[in-house]
Parts: sequence; C-alpha cells; structure tokens
Amino acid sequence: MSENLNLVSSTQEIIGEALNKLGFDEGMYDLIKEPMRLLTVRIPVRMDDGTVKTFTGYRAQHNDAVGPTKGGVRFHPDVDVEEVTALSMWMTLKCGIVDLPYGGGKGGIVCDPRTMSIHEVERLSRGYVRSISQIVGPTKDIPAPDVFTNSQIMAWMMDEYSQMDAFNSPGFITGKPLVLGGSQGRDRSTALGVVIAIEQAAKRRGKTIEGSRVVIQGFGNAGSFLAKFLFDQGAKIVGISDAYGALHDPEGLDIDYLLDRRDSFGTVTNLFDETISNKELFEIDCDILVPAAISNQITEENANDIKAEIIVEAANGPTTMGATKILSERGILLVPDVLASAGGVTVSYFEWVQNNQGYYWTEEEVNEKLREKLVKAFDTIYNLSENRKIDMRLAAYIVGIKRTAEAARYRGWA
Ligand SMILES: NC(=O)C1=CN([C@@H]2O[C@H](COP(=O)(O)OP(=O)(O)OC[C@H]3O[C@@H](n4cnc5c(N)ncnc54)[C@H](O)[C@@H]3O)[C@@H](O)[C@H]2O)C=CC1
Ligand SMILES: O=C(O)CCC(=O)C(=O)O
Repeated sequence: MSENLNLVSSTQEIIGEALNKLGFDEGMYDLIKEPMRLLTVRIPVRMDDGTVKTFTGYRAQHNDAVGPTKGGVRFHPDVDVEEVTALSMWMTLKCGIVDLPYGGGKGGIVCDPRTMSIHEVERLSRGYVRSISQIVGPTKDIPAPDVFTNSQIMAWMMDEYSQMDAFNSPGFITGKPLVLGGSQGRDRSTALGVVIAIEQAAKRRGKTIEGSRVVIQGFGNAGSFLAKFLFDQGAKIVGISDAYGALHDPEGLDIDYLLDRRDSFGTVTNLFDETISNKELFEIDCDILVPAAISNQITEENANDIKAEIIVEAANGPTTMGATKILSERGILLVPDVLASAGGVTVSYFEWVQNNQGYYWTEEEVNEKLREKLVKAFDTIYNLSENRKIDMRLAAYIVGIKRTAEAARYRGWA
C-alpha cells in the first residue's frame, strides 16, 4: 500500500489521537478537524504587458476559540487548498505550544513570483489583501511571511489594508520592515528558534553544535539564517540546497560566501557546476539534518537512508507519518515542525504586541523572550514524550491542541 502523503488527513489523524489522549470526545474532534473558515479568491492582476491574469488565492482560519487567527502567506506554484488547510492547522498547534493568544490561520496564492516583475508581485499582493479584507484584520486574522514572501510584500499588504481602513494599521500584518513597525529580530527568528531546538536536542544526545556536521534543505529565510548561526557556532554545514539542486562538501561549505551570493528566493546552486539532487542531499553522512524548504520530503522511501542522529524540522510538514514511525524506530531524535519552527510566529506575536503598544523592544529583549518560550516548550514536549513513551510529534500535538480544545469547550462549541 502506498503511504499517505495527504497533509490534511495525516494531520487529522494525529490531532484525533492527541484529543483522545487528552480525554476529549468525538464532538471536539469534529470541530477541530477542519478550518472554521476557508476563503477562495480570484485575483485579477494587470501584468506589465497590458494583459490581465487571474490568480487563485486562499485564506484558511482553522480555529479562533483562543483568539484571532495567525499565520503566513505563501506565494508558490504548488499552493492548493489541501496545503493551506494543513498549514492553518499546524499554526493552531504552534500557537498552543508556545502559548500565544491566537488560533491558526494560513494563506497562499498559486503563482511563481520568480517569473514575475516586482510591479506584478506588488499588484498581486495588494489584490490579495482587497480580496480577503472582510475576514482579516488586527483583531481577526493577522498574516505574515512564508515561502517566497518577504518584508517588502508585508509592507505593500499593510499599506493596502491601511488605505482601505483609512488609518495606519501596523498590527494588520507582521514580518514588516523595521521602519513600518516591524520587530527587531523577526527576520531571523524562525532560524533562531530552530537553533534553540537543535541546542536542546543535541544536549539530550550528549552533543554540541560546535563540531557537528549539519545538512540543511533550503537556503531562504529559515535555511540561510540557520546556516549562518550554526556556522558561526562552529558547526560544519556539509550540505545545503535550493529548489534546483544541492551542494555537498564534507569539509564544510563557506556559508558567508553563499550568503553574499544567494538571490532573494534563496537560490544558490546556480553558482556552481557540481551539484547533487535534493534526493541525494538527504543521504549525506551528517549528525544533524534540517529540512527547511517544503513538505513531504522525508518519506517511507528515504527514511532508512538518512544518516543523521537528530532531525529538526524547520519547514512545515517535511516528514510523513510513515517516515516519522521509521525514524522513531531507528532511534533518531526528531523535533517536529510545530515546535522547532515556532520561533517565527513567536516573534510575530511580539511584533503585534509592540504595534498595539506603540512601544518597541531591543533585539536582546526579543531574543531573550523567544528563548524563554522555546526552551520551556521543548522541555515540556520532550518530557511528555519520554514519560509516555510516544514520539515528540504526538507529544507536541497533545500540548499544542489542548488550549484550543479547552477554549472551545468553555465557549460551548463542543
Ligand atoms: N519564514 C518564516 O517565518 C517561517 C517559515 N517556515 C517554513 O520554513 C520553510 C522555508 O520557508 P522560508 O525560508 O520562509 O521560505 P523562503 O521562500 O525564504 O525559502 C524557501 C527555500 O526553499 C527552497 N525551495 C523552494 N521550493 C523547493 C523545492 N521544490 N525543493 C527544494 N527546495 C525548495 C527555495 O529555493 C529556498 O531556498 C517553509 O516550509 C516555511 O513554511 C516555518 C515557520 C516560519
Ligand atoms: O509569523 C507568523 O505569524 C506565521 C509564521 C508561519 O506562517 C509559520 O510558522 O508557518
């Protein structure tokens, strides 16, 4: 039988198991198994050549029992309703794990910004905000960056919303440039969160970052800052990739050189003649593996080829359920996405708090608060997984879904 690659049904399965272990009934599962709101929009955009092209976009709001929904917007050709739905569910789990007063949301547009001009991307970004404006807002649903979106796109989206609202609304979106109310540290927060997760995982295995051999899939916002942090702490980055291929050097890649030369979409392999495939990247001999690109990369097909002792998921949904089981049986410590990649939304929350207060913190304050939340979450989830003899993904789902389920029960929704 071929394995289940469906992101929604595999997420539903673990959520069902987590709710069951927490003692909630079928009614709660029925409420939480799908987004409460899911909007599909068609966005006409005037292209530079004068023609009009219509794009499809989505915004999923998984559950707002705890508070407004929160989550990024992805611009990618593979975006579809299944992916956006699963991503919104994972955001609920992340917010629960790091104890933020939010539910999960996520958005996406089916497009390839790598083939569009900057003006076309701006018109598309503004059109998306107009299309979803009725269901989003600083106290309803707060977007942020994700794959192939960045602080410039957040700035256009914030401006469009502010123009419609007729007053400045910095709290409408996070991941903004600093001059528009962005937070210190938001650009590197996802990577810093992953570093904290790696530190904690390494400690449990008697290892340190210094001297470890690391492979990272993806060299965008998450992957490139991560590579830099680890490189500066004395790790050897022996493999790195982008959408077109991968680089491998057993002696360690020169991360500063790669950072200098990469483009804004995290592409770096085009600079080299000798590359390997993303598939081969996962087979490289290393101590720590970090998928930091797209979903369904570690499957039953390649889980047995992985050499790393620790896997920390910076990407959303990189490992299938079947592969999670294989890796757990092989004794590999897998730190799941909903914990390891929660640094981004944590600092997004800090950004929103600062916008609401109109008072801004230093990068040291931001990083200290981020570390406190992530170390606490890691300890709770690791200890739960050890005590109950379950993998860290199920432990993370139990911790992550609890607050939403309790809030829904108090509200009388289930
Ligand atoms: N940016 C953020 O704050 C957060 C991002 N994440 C997750 O981290 C992952 C990476 O996101 P970002 O770094 O923000 O995106 P990005 O757009 O900055 O970089 C994406 C990277 O993935 C590579 N990539 C794209 N398609 C690929 C493919 N088919 N095969 C292999 N590589 C491919 C790109 O070449 C690029 O290097 C995603 O799963 C995202 O959802 C998770 C939490 C927060
Ligand atoms: O920063 C945020 O609000 C959301 C980040 C995000 O989309 C994610 O963690 O996948």
